[in-house]
Amino acid sequence: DDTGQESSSLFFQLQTLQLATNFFSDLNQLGHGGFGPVYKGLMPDGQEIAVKKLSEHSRQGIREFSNEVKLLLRIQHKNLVQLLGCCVEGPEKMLVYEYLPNRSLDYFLFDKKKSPSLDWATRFQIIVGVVRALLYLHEEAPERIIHRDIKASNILLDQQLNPKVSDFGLARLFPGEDTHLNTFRISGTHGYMAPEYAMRGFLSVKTDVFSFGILVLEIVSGRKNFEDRLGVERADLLYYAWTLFQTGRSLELVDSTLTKIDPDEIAMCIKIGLLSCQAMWAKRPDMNSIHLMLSSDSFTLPQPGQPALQGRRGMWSTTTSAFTDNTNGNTTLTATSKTSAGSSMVEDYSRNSISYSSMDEGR
Ligand SMILES: Nc1ncnc2c1ncn2[C@@H]1O[C@H](COP(=O)(O)OP(=O)(O)OP(=O)(O)O)[C@@H](O)[C@H]1O
Repeated sequence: DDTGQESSSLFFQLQTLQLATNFFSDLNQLGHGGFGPVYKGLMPDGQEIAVKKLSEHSRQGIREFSNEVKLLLRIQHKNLVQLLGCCVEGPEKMLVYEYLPNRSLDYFLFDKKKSPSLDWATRFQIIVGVVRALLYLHEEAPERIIHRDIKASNILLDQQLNPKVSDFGLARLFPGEDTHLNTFRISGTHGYMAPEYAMRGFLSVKTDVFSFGILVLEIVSGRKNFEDRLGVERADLLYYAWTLFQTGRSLELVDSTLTKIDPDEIAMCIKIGLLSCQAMWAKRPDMNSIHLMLSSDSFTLPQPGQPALQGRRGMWSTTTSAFTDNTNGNTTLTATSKTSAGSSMVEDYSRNSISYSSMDEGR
């Protein structure tokens, strides 16, 4: 094995995890996500862990599963939740992660009572941290990884409110199933999803860029990407942000619970959000450019055009102009199963590989 991982540090014994989590007691359960329940655990040496039980949806063999886990153990960055190992004894497979005490970003962001504890400086640091994590996954990690599920609930926060992206690489553990497009996980209403991915299963790093763009707008506005109760004009965050931007009123998007803001920084973030959500994936900046935009004062941002206002959720239609540019003649992915309105299933021919295929420009 060339990973340098001792198998003893890769595998946790079932008994160890049972003792750490009070035999997976309800009191220890942190929540239940698309992959299964997550439990808090305490190791004999005092280390806190989070144990994710993978539901029966993972039909992968133990050997293959261990190989993927070995690979994921090498994906390490200060803005990623660190995987510690796995457990393959007993009926369920489990993943063991470092424990983060501060819950996820959505818990703070979308609650008017809690969102003031995230001041603008903190929010900006969270955006920068997520950019660093994605830049690492896309460009620097031992294996290129497209996250596929960037959203506020997958951004965990540490004690100092530094962001740590979770759930990266999990698609690798479910070969033959698209964990994001099946009804079990998202039921076809995923406001973070790039239109070409939602409609045609066309996956690239720009899929993550799109979701990141929506996340940035959520962080600036302190609201979810879709809120019906806000009425037609404002319900869709991306549409609303675009309307405001066009009329020079971008700053009206800003979360009203924020007291001290930096208007230039916020205007830049809104622009980056809109650029990241361009309908044509080729027009979205990559994470490297976004990182430059955020870290350099002299960088002049391009003017965003109209973002993808359709095709991200249930109202999918193939007639909108948002999708006419995506084939570009150079893709190897030919998944074109047309989605009828309301359908939540799309073929994703790239699902067995989260590393890049030829669809990225010039890479
Ligand atoms: N490493 C961790 N430390 C602390 N809490 C965690 C950790 N990982 C997950 N959690 C918590 O466990 C719960 C379930 O997490 P999980 O990531 O499985 O689902 P989710 O993000 O709610 O949904 P989805 O599976 O669709 O991403 C969440 O409330 C999350 O905050």
